[in-house]
Amino acid sequence: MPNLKNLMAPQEMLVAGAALKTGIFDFLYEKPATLEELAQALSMDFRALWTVTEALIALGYLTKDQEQMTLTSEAKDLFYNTHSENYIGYSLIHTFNVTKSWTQLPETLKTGKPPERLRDQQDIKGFMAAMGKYAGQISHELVKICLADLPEKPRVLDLGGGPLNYARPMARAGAMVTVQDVPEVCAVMQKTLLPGENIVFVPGDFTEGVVKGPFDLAFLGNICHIYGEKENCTLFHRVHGSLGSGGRIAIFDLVRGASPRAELFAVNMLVNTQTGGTWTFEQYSRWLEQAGFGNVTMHQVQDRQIITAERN
Ligand SMILES: C[S@@+](CC[C@H](N)C(=O)[O-])C[C@H]1O[C@@H](n2cnc3c(N)ncnc32)[C@H](O)[C@@H]1O
Repeated sequence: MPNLKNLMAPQEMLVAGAALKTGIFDFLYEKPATLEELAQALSMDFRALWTVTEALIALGYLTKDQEQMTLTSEAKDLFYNTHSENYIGYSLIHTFNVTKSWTQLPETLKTGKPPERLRDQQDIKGFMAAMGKYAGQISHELVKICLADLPEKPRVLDLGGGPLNYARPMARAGAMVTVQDVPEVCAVMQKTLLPGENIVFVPGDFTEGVVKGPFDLAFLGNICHIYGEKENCTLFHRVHGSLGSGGRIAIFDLVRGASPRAELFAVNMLVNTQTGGTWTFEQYSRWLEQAGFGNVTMHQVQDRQIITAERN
């Protein structure tokens, strides 16, 4: 059903997203400040900062008493109170970043290419937060499906598992988890490992090579949508080579034709990746069978799917 009634919603997201990304909210979370103090601390243009903070006051993110600006309790709940039901944390930075690419959709329609994007540390934090937001609600069910009937203390390879959303629950369930992710994500997330957590990071690009096994399970959580047919087929072949006999691959993603969100999410991948998109169960089945997998099965987990297959 078409729905374009709230045309101001993107503007609110962008002004709050910019305040989070540039550290305005972080600064005011530490202590109230005047416009002068904020402009000086964050090296910002006075007129621009005044205009943005006045809008944030009007929207209910900030209050001003005399000249001191403070975060409202609603804003604290949204960005800093992890126990609040309204908590979204730094994930808004990720929404802000991908939206920048969405605004280039007219150009992408002509070129077929996404706009250039650079990621800084704040962006990586936002990305990790966005990935974690959803995981908590489904990790129990996901772990049950992925680890079912595997040997005790299964050896798990979590490809693109840097945010640790599923590595952690799998390790808690007794698995020995190897996470392969890009070096910059491994560097950030390595520091968050807890003492005794059965997780090892191996930095490396999985389009160039996959950690040698043998593993009992290779988990591919939300990575197949970043790549197209060619890269996914190569990846499935490599994963096949890293699994022990009887090993399992588990792909967790939005499957086109099975998830109501898959078509719109593919546009997100169109504007944010080179070859990404969402793929049908038939496509996954064909790619998996070509790579030497059998018994391809699809499981429903909320609005996403897990496709499992066994190494022949
Ligand atoms: C969309 S996130 C998914 C994170 C996690 N698996 C989940 O489901 O919540 C994709 C992850 O894959 C990693 N990634 C993407 N391409 C990669 C590549 N070529 N090699 C290694 N890691 C990659 C990203 O750094 C990121 O951590």
